[in-house]
Amino acid sequence: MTPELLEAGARQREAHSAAMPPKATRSGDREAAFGRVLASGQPDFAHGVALYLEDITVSFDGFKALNQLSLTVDVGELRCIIGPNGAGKTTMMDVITGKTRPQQGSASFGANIDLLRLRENEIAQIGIGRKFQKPTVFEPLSVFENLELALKADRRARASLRAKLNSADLDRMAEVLQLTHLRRLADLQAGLLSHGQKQWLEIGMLLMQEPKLLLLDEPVAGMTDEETERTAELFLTLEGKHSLVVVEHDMSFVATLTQGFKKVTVLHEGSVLAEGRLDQVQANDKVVEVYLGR
Ligand SMILES: Nc1ncnc2c1ncn2[C@@H]1O[C@H](COP(=O)(O)OP(=O)(O)OP(=O)(O)O)[C@@H](O)[C@H]1O
Repeated sequence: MTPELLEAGARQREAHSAAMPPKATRSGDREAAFGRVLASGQPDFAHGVALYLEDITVSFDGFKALNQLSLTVDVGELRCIIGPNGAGKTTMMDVITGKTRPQQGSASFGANIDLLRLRENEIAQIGIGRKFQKPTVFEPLSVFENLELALKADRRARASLRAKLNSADLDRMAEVLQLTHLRRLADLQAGLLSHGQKQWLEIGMLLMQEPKLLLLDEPVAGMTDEETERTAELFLTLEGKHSLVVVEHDMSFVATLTQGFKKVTVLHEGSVLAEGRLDQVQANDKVVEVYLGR
């Protein structure tokens, strides 16, 4: 993607938001939902749930990649999703982000936003960020410029990439650089970063857009042990401020992320096979069979 495309995308998002049909009850640019007043187009998290998937089925030529999948993720929760190859983890993320449409089921962001009625770019705009396995940073640009682009691509009326950064923007960038361990490398060309640093930069670019829900697909694949540890630290810092869904095969990374009583979801053949603490699901006979049977 080029800076021009990013800017065009931001303009398109702006135009679409303006054209969105009004919701049930409106007051100025705010709408009533379950008795609370929300800014227009904002997810309603009052029930504490960020993501609801219910009964989702996706078939490819009759093969069910997702088979009546139901899952909820709480606001601020860090949820790890594990499962053998082909379990449907990527397809699930594709449904949440609008890349794949299910034949059956419902998916909502907060209590009020029907994800199945939105396009991919609209879903990104309402606060769902996705990190693919392979980093896709702009290699000729510096770390700072990559963050700047991500920030400006998210702007609405002031969407122009030519707009000057204000002090709040600079503060935000400094915070993200700090979080992602890239502060000292801000002026370095992104192409010169290590694989792990590129992954952090891409996560930083998502953070510039202040997502409410972050989907992270095998974020530590190809990272060194030290980079993996730092990534775990980063995610644990983000937990609570954002909801995170982490798909990962690296069990020691999952163990670090889920210390305490955090829930892990095991997918198999497109459905939830087990859910619970990591030690509980690892001791579950059905889970053992699925993994050993690979
Ligand atoms: N576009 C497609 N056309 C046909 N089959 C597909 C398509 N996308 C996915 N599948 C199949 O659906 C199943 C689920 O795939 P998916 O990529 O979601 O699994 P996964 O859990 O992410 O696997 P991995 O851990 O290997 O990434 C697999 O059997 C896959 O071959």
